[in-house]
Amino acid sequence: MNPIIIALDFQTGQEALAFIDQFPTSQSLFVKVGMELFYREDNQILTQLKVRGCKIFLDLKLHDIPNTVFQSAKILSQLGVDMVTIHAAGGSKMIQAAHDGLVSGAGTKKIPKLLAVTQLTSTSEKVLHEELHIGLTLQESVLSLARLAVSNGADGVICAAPEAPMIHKNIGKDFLCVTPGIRLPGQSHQDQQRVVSPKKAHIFGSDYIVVGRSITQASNKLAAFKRVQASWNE
Ligand SMILES: O=C(O)c1cc(=O)[nH]c(=O)n1[C@@H]1O[C@H](COP(=O)(O)O)[C@@H](O)[C@H]1O
Repeated sequence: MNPIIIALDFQTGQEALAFIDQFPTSQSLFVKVGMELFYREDNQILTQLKVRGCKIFLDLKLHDIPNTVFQSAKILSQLGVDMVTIHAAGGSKMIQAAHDGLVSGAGTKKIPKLLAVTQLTSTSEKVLHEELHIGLTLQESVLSLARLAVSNGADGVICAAPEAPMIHKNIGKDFLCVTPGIRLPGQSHQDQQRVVSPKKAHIFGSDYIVVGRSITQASNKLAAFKRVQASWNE
């Protein structure tokens, strides 16, 4: 299994596809299309990526009232993507609505995996306490949101890799921990707070790592991807 999901955080489809086309056609890529690319390019970018054999994580982080999330998830389910995201903080009814929407929209298609964002990897404990006024530790908050997610039909969570062992232990090994906040040793953390290397994420038991700028902003992007792979396999 390929555990590396490349975040295609490009401003245009042209840039994203030029990036993909640098990889050998034999390389099966798993890519993430986020708001930046999707808002610009709409569904046609998904078609172009599928033509190139990519698996797709469509990361639109739904967070709204249950009815709106249900109707939106129904549509997402028809796009032929492998994973979608919601914010767990939307609560039990919203998570359940996302799940039900995906099931109801899929028809005979494969239902995308539903991942719930716990606490963003750009959030520190200080921000959690002083800005969001959450009185739990980061670990407690992440675990509590992960429990809410699993109880309401999510297949996994987005969290930081150091939180994966606690989630797998308390919820189960099959519950997916997809972890952004990945940097190669020595790289700037930029806006990320809870950061580890691909190697550490593997040791923590991440099921997938999400890697953006370490690859997409590198001068040699293919070499950067290989460095991430090598670190994971170390
Ligand atoms: O849902 C996500 O993918 C996500 C959740 C999170 O907590 N932190 C996070 O960084 N992400 C995404 O993961 C990617 C990380 O990008 P880099 O920091 O450039 O590697 C971005 O596309 C973010 O939108």
